Amino acid sequence: MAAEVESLASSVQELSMNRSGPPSRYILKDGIGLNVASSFPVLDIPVIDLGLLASSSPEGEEQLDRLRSALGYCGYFQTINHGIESSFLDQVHDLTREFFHLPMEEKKKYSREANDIDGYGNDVIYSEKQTLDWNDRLYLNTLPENIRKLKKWPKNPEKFSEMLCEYTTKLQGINEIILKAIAKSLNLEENCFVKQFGKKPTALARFNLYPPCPTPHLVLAAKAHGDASGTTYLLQDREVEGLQFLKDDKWYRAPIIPDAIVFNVGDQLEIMTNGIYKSPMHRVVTNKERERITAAFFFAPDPTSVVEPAEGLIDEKRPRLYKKVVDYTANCFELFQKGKRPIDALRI
Ligand SMILES: O=C(O)CCC(=O)C(=O)O
Ligand SMILES: [Fe+2]
Repeated sequence: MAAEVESLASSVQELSMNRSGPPSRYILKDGIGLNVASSFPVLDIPVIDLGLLASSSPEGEEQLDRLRSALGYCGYFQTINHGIESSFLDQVHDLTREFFHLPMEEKKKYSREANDIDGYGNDVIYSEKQTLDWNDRLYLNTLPENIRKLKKWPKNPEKFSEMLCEYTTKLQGINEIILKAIAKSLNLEENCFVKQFGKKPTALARFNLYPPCPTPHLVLAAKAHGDASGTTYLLQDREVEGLQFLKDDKWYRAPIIPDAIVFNVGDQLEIMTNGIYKSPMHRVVTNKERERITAAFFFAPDPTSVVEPAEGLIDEKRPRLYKKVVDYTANCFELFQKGKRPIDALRI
């Protein structure tokens, strides 16, 4: 009977309504380490004021120092005063929720097949080939060409594609400020990383729905991974925690700060900074009662650009740690499926 229900369900959202619990393919062999997700300690993620960071003032210098120590310490920080209105972020949350609560037939209209949109299109439908995380997602490429196509997207929820275009543009601006600040924090010319991102950097948006899971101690909402991006911006759920970061071999919860956007270093920025700033391992745990909704944006260098450690970060004391790479993202998936950290394959 369970097998029958399993084969009929096409999304985790549907599986979560299945009273017999998650299908065995989602169950972790060793559990998540502790019985209750909330018993992991909270890690106080450094908070950076982006308005101040972008200003040329003593306060800006202070924020740059914070950024340097945050990235050296853990590879992530929360950005506040980033210039995106709270009401706009409410719209992102609300439209994402509305999308995931559409009937499956409506959601299917967002698929790559239905829209000729690059990237992974609609992954709300699970198949055996996927990573078996307890989430449904809408995952797509928001390059300018795609944004034009998105304007023709299904109109339900009505403002979804408009929001996506606007949010991408806002985050691109933030990404430029942060890439410049990161270069400055390493005493490099401020455009050094912006240049490595090339003429046509990629932007991937991933909207996540993590439905409630009856056995949170046995199922992960997203398995441990480092992001293949250059930089990642995550809008967390307003109320439900779930994100955890690995630091010194221990898992910590990422706290929710309303309207803050969590920034983390991706593998490609780790390469560019010659391993000075590391791409943190993170995962998402499931929640027994409540669903969780998040929106992650990944920026990465133009797939034709050569990504390599910045010259200014290589010397006798710190030799080059990584080989050159082109289109890192495309090469990652296979390694990840084999359970390897893709970035390790590039170590010299
Ligand atoms: O939803 C989250 O909290 C994190 C998502 C994430 O790590 C990812 O999409 O790569
Ligand atoms: Fe991630």
